[in-house]
Amino acid sequence: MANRLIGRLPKVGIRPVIDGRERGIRESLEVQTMNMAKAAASLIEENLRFPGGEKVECVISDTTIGGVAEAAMCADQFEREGVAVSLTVTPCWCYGTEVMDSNPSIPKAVWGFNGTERPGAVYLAAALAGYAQKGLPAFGIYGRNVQDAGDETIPEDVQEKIIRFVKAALAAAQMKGKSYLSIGYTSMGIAGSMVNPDFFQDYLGMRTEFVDMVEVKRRIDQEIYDKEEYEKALAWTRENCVEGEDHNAPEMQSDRARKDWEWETVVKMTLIFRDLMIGNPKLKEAGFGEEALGRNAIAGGFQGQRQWTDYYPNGDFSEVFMNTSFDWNGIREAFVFATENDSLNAVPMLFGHLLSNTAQIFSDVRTFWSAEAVKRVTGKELTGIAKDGIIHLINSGATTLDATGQHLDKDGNSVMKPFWEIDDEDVKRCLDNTRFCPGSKGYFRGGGYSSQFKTAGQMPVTMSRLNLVKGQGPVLQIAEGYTADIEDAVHKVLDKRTDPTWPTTWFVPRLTGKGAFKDVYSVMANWGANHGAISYGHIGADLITLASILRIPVCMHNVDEDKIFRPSVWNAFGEDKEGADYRACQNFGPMYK
Ligand SMILES: C[C@H](O)[C@@H](O)[C@@H](O)C(=O)CO
Ligand SMILES: [Mn+2]
Repeated sequence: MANRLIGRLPKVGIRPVIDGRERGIRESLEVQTMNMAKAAASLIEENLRFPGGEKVECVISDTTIGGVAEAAMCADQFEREGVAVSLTVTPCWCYGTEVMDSNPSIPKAVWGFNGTERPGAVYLAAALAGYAQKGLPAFGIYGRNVQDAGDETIPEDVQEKIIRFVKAALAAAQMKGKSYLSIGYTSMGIAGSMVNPDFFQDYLGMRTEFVDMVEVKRRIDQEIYDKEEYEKALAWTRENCVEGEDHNAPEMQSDRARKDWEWETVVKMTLIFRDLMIGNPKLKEAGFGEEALGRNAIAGGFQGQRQWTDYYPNGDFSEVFMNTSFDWNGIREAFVFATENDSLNAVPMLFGHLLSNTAQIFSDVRTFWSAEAVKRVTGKELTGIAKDGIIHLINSGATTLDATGQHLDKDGNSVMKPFWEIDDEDVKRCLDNTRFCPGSKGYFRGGGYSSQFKTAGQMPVTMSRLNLVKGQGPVLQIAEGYTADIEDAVHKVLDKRTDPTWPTTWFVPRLTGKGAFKDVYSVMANWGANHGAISYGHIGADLITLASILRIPVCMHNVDEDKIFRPSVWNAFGEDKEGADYRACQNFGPMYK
């Protein structure tokens, strides 16, 4: 089941462009050109899905495009059909700017067939020069190896670039027009929770919606939620979410009656957060038409600390199930929902969700543990991938249960699956390996339940973070690496020093020996904020492509240079890729300004 957002899913438009000279040339190229478009459409449709599970759809221009009139007809057709991403394909020479896609708000790429009977790649170069001159950044794609004219296969290097571009462009298109929902506002002076509407509007094309936390209390008190669902949710929670040890001093512990009330309250809070984000038709039946509509939020966050948590149960349980790919209704798409309303962590979580189709981890980037420090406090050596030190990713009580590492592939390895691949056994293991401990009363006077687990397995993950810098604007940082399964004896000692009721993921970035990736310590030392968004898989290259579409420069990454794919005009800003990225982003400015 996908989350119910308003607006149709974006489509990918394929533009077969052609040499317009009739009486021989054009006719000889019609079939080959159209076939390239069809091959690209099949590649995309067979490989890509939305995070809601729907298949990506392509629209091929009704005719090949030999000149400006046909380019306009195609633009018209694409607008009618909801195209938000444009891929131009051709095997031959065409008239550069005459056949171009001139819509500035649609991300674009051009694939020029690398043959020599007809010069598709030379058209590509001419087209890219035109796009650069007109200030319309476009991605250029052509294969490394020359193909024969009759070869209808798409070489692997071309496939990789088409998929990377389309995936990132669709991510940008899905965000556009949706909302970030801020429930409450700034948490404990965290700058990322001073939600910046200008950033969301200019760079992501998104709205920002603000709802005071008292609205949650109103809905609890006035029972504005689906009461039938609430009963079902509470029963499921009682059966499946095991209450963990109370680590509070005895005099601080809540009594059983209060604890039961806290369970009821956190379940209600979860229904209310979701309804605030995407609405709920059941509320209309109960006479709450306005509340039933929701805020069309593709991402959101809950301030929690401190006003709410000083008085009421914390948001941990609710944040867990918002971000998890299942709940009492079964297996479904995870939401993107930030702890402490840190919207600048919600954004990379949203990027990760849209690029990988999986649930996202929200964490404090808490502690660098060197091998020496671990030896000192535990008497033990770190081994395996952890041998050079580890970063403690731990959130103050909430993290997606998909991060338990309890989804297993067919060989029994820990993975994080898109929801449509998750089975009931995966769900059961996630729940069995989690305890919901009464929240630490020193921090959370109102109680609540924090999720406690240790991420199992060695999973490839990518940590990212967006920061806003006055005068510069947004910058993105990316660290690919692995989760490390630390032996229990060591884990327990380290975990206890923080808060034993919280979820832990041990992270080891992939080192390059240079700059921010010189060693594990440097990665933590270069992190720009207290939080990180962690996504399953190595998606750094996809994040870089997406950031370039949105004109957000990347200030730190450990992605192989060969995988970096940005609009070709970025090359005009210098040979050093990172510096060029800053200059290009600055020159073109945000997508929606
Ligand atoms: C409970 C604490 O206030 C935590 O929430 C705090 O350490 C943070 O998570 C800061 O990001
Ligand atoms: Mn935090």
